[in-house]
Amino acid sequence: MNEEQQCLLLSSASRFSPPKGVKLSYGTAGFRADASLLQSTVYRVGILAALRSLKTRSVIGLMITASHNKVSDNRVKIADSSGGMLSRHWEPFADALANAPSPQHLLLLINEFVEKEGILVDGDWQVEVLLGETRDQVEMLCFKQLNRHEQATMSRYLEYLRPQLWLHELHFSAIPCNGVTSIVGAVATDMGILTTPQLHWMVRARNKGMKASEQDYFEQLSSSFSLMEKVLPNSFGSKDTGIRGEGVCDMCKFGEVGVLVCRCVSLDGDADRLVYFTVPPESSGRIDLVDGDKILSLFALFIREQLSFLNEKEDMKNCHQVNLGVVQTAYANGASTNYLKLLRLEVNFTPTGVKYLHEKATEFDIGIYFEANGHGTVLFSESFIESLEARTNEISLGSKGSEGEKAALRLLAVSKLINQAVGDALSGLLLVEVILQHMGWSINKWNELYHDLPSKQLKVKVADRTAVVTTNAETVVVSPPGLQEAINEETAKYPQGRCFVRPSGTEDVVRVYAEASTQEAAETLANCVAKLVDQFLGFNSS
Ligand SMILES: CC(=O)N[C@H]1[C@@H](OP(=O)(O)O)O[C@H](CO)[C@@H](O)[C@@H]1O
Ligand SMILES: [Mg+2]
Repeated sequence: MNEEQQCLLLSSASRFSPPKGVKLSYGTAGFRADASLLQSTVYRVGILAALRSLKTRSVIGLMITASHNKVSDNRVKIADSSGGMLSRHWEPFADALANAPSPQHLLLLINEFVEKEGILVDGDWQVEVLLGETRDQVEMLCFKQLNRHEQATMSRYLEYLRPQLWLHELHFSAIPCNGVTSIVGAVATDMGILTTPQLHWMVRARNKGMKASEQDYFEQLSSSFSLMEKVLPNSFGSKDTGIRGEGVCDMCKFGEVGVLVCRCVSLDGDADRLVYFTVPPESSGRIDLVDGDKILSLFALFIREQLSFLNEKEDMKNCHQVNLGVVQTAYANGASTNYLKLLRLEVNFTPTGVKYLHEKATEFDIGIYFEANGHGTVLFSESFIESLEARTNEISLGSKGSEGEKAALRLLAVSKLINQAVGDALSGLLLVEVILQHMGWSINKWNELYHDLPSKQLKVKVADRTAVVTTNAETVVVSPPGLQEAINEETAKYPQGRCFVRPSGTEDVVRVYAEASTQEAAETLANCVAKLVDQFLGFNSS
C-alpha cells in the first residue's frame, strides 16, 4: 500500500477505538453485540467490505440490523459478491480486524492480508459498497381486526419474534462510510432503510448487471407473483384472495404481521425469516404455528409436482433429470424430515446457520433450505434456469401450453419470485400465498401435512461454551468426553426420543433440543440433558 493509503487508514482508524476487554467474532450472522460496543467494529467492517470489493472486483454490501433479542443488541454483516454471506475463508480476517487493539495493529493486519490474498490496493478497480440499515419501521398491520383475546395471544407470541429497534442516536450509517472510504477511491452508496434480503438482492443484481434499485426489487416480486397467478390451474387468476402483486408488496413492506385471509404471518425485524400461524377460535391462548419446516414442505411438495409435469413423457425431450434437494438442520422437527423422506426427497443436514444451508443447497438444480425458525429460500442453478427459459420460449412461439410447459412457466416464475441471494420473508410469503392458491388450500389444510413431534428447547449458561465440540451436523458431541454417552443413555428412555446439544453461534449459551412422543416427555428429556450439560460444563464443574 502506498503512503497516502497508509496515512488515511491510520488517521481514520484512530477515531474509532475498539472496546476494551471484549472479543468480537464474525458469527453465524456477522458481528453481533450491544450497540455501545459496535462502533469501531462497524467502521472496520467498512474497511473489510472495501477490501472484499477489491478482491472480488465486484460490488459488496454492508448491512446493519437489529436482532430478535433486546433493543440494543445489533449486528453488522457483509453481503458478498454473489449476494450471499461473506466467504467463510474471510471470517478469520474479519475477526482479526475487529479485535485489532490499535490503528497500528490494524494497518499491519491489513498489509499482511492484502499481500497474502494478492489484493491490488493501488489498482484500477472502482470499489463500491452498498450500505443498508433496518430501523423501527414496523407497525403491526391489521392488528385492529383481531379481537382483544386474539391480540393478547399475538402480543405474547410477538414477544418471542418481535423485531428489535435500531438505536437512532448512534447514526451508524456514517460510520461504515468512514470505513469504506478509508480505502483510497472507494465509494459507499447509502441505499437507506431496507430489509436485509433487499440489500443482498441488490448486491447480487448489481453484480449480474441487472437493475438493482428497491423499486426494481418490488417490480420483480410483483411481476413474478402475477405471472404465477396467471398459470394457476383452471382459474387463470380469477379467484380473489385479496392479494395482488403491487398491493401485497406495499402491504408487507416492513410489515411485521399481516393477516391474510384469517391466517397470520410474522416477519422478524430485518425480514429475513417468516413463520405463519393461526389463532384458533376458543383456543384459550394457544396458537397453531406453521414454521419454517412446514414452509419448506409446502415448497418441496409444489416443486416436486411441477417437476413431475415437466418430466411427463410428451415433454421429455431436451430435458435432463432434475436434481432436487432439501436442506435442514438438526432443529427441523423429526416429523418434517419423515414427511420429506416419504415424498422420496433427498434430505441433507448441515450445521445451524444459513451460510451452511445455503452452500449445500447450491449443489442441486433446485435446492430448498429452511431452518425451523423461518430462515430459508429456494435456489435454482443457472443451467436449470436456462433450460426452463428455453422451454418457456417455445410456448411464446405459439404452442398450446401443455402441463409440462405450464410447469416450466411456474418454476421460472418461482425462481424470480423467491430471493436467490438469501432467505427473504417478503418473497417467501408471496410464494406461500400463491402456492396455497394453486393448491386451493387453507392454512389448516397446509398445517395438516404432518403433525409436529412435541419438542422443547432450552439454553444453559456454562463457563465456556466453546468447550462443547460437535460433529455430524451438530448432532453428536465429541468433547467434553462422556457427555454424548450420557445424552444417549437419557434419550433412550423416551419413545421417539431425540436430543442434541450445541454451543450457540450467537449467544453465550449451550442450546439443548429435545423431541419425544409427548410434550411432557420432551420437556423432561430437555431438562435432564440440560442438567447433564451443567454437570459437565457448568460454572461449578472442574
Ligand atoms: C436454534 C436457532 O434458532 N438458532 C438460530 C440462532 O443461531 P444459534 O447459533 O443457535 O444462536 O441464530 C442464527 C442467526 O440468526 C439462526 O440462523 C439460528 O437458526
Ligand atoms: Mg433476521
